[in-house]
Amino acid sequence: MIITQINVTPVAFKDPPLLNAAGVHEPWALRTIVEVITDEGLTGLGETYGDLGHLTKVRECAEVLIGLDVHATNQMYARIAATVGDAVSDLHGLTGAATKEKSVDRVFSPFEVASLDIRGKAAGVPVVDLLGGRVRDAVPYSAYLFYKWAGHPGAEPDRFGAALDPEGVVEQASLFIKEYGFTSIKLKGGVFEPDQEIAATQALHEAFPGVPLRLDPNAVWSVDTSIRVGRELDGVLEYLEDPTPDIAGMAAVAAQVSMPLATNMCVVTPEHLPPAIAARAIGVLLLDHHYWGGLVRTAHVASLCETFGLELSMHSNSHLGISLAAMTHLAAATPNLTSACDTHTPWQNGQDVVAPGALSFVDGAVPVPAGPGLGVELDRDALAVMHEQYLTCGVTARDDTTYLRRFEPAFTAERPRW
Ligand SMILES: O=C([O-])[C@@H](O)[C@@H](O)[C@H](O)[C@@H](O)C(=O)[O-]
Ligand SMILES: [Mg+2]
Repeated sequence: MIITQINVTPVAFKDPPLLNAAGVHEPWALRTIVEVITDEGLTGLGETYGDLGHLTKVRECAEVLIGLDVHATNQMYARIAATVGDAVSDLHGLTGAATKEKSVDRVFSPFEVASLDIRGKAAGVPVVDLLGGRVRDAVPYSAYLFYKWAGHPGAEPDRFGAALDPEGVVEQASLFIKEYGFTSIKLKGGVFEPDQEIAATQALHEAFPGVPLRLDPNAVWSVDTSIRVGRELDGVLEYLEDPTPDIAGMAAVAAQVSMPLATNMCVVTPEHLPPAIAARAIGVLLLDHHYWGGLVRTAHVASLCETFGLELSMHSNSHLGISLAAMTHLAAATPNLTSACDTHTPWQNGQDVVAPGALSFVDGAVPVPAGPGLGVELDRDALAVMHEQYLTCGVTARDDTTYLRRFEPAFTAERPRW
């Protein structure tokens, strides 16, 4: 199964004004869709970030993979490492330190996922079977809540409405739970004074008793503030995600609060694992195959976490259905996944590059797609529309900070802020 062609297509889709510690989401989110085609006529799909620096590397690497067998992922990785060189891409500041190694893993990921898609199709089995087989038939996801404006400035309000206080956040949770059946909730914090976010979290706890809750301020609090918030939310949070920057800061907080700390910021490449484990900085790692180097490498990280007693959940940025399918296959094959995964899917409001039908939410969980490979097919019309949107939207890299400064010129994304 020799790779004869690779298509790399950047796409843009509408995104609501979701607030976070770095700023606010722009009206368009970007992704890159990768199609790997073999001499036997099989096509595999991958999805990754759409920022221009990363897209350029993905394009360069696509050229050096022609002629490789889809089973030869070690060779694929070596060629990509040589091509990516020292480049560091995607610096939006919400997924931790950017390193050379992490850039290689990020670029490798969509090609690896596409290769597994092809191998699954060739063998007539779903990707979950190539990862060791399913330990669950459906993967639970959480209601991923954001503070948000009613709509982008100058545009009509979107269907989700404003969420700028505890009532708005509870209303948003009710909508997501009604529409998707989620049984866990995550609130993206780091936007308002910590006391306001404590109040919103407590309001969620009262409105949805017994539903596991997380709060994620993206490392915008000092160690002292994190300890204070952690103590006030004792018995309320399932875990507190990235309250403060760095492994040392997280370790100082972890020693003083009752709930586990989770991260997708201070442990983001293999080299971060030994110091974080030694310092007891985290209790939960949020996996993300987009930057841990594809599905197989991420599964290896999951095994390591089992060895060292770390619990697992899954991180998400704005994404489309190829990513949701890949995340679902991986999570379905991960025995030690302990919490519902994050997903931005509801915020995409039905926009997708995959044909409808293969992916659905049942009681807050996505059943593993039934077909061979990833089990999703590209909707070529939708791809063409979203590619056209990419060409005309004027966004070439995610920059939540600059976008927020257009409306709040004094905003700074400094850390820690409180
Ligand atoms: O989409 C966002 O605004 C999120 O804040 C995202 O960028 C983060 O990477 C992520 O969801 C997180 O858990 O930190
Ligand atoms: Mg996070």
